[in-house]
Amino acid sequence: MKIYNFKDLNKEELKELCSRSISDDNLVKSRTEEIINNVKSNGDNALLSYAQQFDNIELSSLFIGKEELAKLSKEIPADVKTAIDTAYQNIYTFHASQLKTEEKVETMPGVTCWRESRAIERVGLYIPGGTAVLPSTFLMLGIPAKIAGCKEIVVCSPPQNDGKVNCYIAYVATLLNIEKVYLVGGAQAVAAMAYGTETIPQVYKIFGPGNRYVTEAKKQVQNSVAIDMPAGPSEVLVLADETAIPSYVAADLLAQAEHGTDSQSILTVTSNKTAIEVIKEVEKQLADLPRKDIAKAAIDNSYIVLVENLVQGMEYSNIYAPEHLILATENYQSLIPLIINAGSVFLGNLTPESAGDYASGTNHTLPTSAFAKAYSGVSVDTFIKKITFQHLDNNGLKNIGKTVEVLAQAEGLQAHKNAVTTRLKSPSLSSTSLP
Ligand SMILES: NC(=O)c1ccc[n+]([C@@H]2O[C@H](COP(=O)([O-])OP(=O)(O)OC[C@H]3O[C@@H](n4cnc5c(N)ncnc54)[C@H](O)[C@@H]3O)[C@@H](O)[C@H]2O)c1
Ligand SMILES: N[C@H](CO)Cc1c[nH]c[nH+]1
Ligand SMILES: [Zn+2]
Repeated sequence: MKIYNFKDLNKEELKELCSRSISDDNLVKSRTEEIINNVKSNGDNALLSYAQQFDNIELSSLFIGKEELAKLSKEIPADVKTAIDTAYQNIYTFHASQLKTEEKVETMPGVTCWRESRAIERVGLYIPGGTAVLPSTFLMLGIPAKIAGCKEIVVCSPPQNDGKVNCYIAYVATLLNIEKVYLVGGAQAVAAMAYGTETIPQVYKIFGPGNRYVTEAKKQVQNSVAIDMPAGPSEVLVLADETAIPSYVAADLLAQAEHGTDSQSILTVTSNKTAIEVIKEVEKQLADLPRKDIAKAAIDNSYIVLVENLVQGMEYSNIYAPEHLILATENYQSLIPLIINAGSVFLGNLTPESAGDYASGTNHTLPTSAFAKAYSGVSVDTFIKKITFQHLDNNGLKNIGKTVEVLAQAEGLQAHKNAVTTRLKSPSLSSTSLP
């Protein structure tokens, strides 16, 4: 891992270090565009041929139905079932606490405003399954969708070697009472949910993380469908001082690195000595990882930034805006108010990022590529629209009338003004009460 010194970096170098661009980005863009157009024109046929091309499988059906999901789910080993059940409970508990009814507000006497939540009726969930199948992502998307009350939940995930989904995905589907899982991955899955095919229903909003093709596709279909956020290749920034434990820091860096060769694992550290210890630990732990080639490639693309103190480290972190921020220090408390841009934060030496990936309760679908500057991670809110309401009673109409008339006049919009004036003049100006 290359080491940079924060104080030596100029503006351009900082920008370059924080950019997540990869040399073949344009190729990914054009390939994705091609895939989307093909799915738009050829629907299911395009999906079937991409399954052959990218997933090496000739599919006889584009989905697995409820009965087969129930059957597959029985193959789940007992320990994994228990772990999924525990994760489910924690994720459910945390997300259920996000549902709140808002107060009605009287902005002036007789004028009452409020917001009510309505679930997005038809949503599409993308569950990654290319290099690793992620049932945890199914929990992270399915649970808030159910809590929000989404009526129709369309689920896409790449087919596995046997043309099915694995027993973990099947088990989560049964827990969530999901009707079908569509066997489609990559940009083609996003296109199918955005535009609909003969088999896959068009949805109003697409959720979920994925590789660069999936993420690029979500960006490209935004004219037709809403998306949760760009949630691409995983990334972590560990901010450490001399109170950090190098073996823990190395494990956390490698955890995100093993997701994909394009993951980023950044160490921002106050001491050169700690940096060297972490590098040694990374090398040591890397050797024992089954996915060592993937993790090594990601680590080779990652780097270390030396800072003078934790406050300067936070400055770098806010510029980088990581998906995950780990404060590997006993002094994390004072840093919390300084955090401006991050997807999810892990406090202290005993809080591994994997806890949030699987089971603490927080959502792991989070903005990458510095989109944490503007987006939040997935929550129940992401599956909800907030509709505003207002009600004017007799008094309210009288109180607000003049203001609206004058503003309408100032904008030259006579009909707007009339809508108030005609009511104010009405002899039957009656008092109506709030529902
Ligand atoms: N940000 C988040 O919240 C978050 C959460 C979980 C996972 N992730 C990320 O999700 C990603 C999962 O990636 P994955 O690849 O394992 O699974 P994936 O399901 O995202 O992608 C697999 C699909 O990509 C398509 N594909 C593969 N190579 C292609 C090519 N050359 N051209 C066109 N399409 C191609 C295929 O259709 C394949 O089925 C990882 O990068 C991981 O870091 C992010
Ligand atoms: N770290 C990923 C989000 O970037 C989520 C995940 C799923 N499984 C393991 N990790
Ligand atoms: Zn992870």
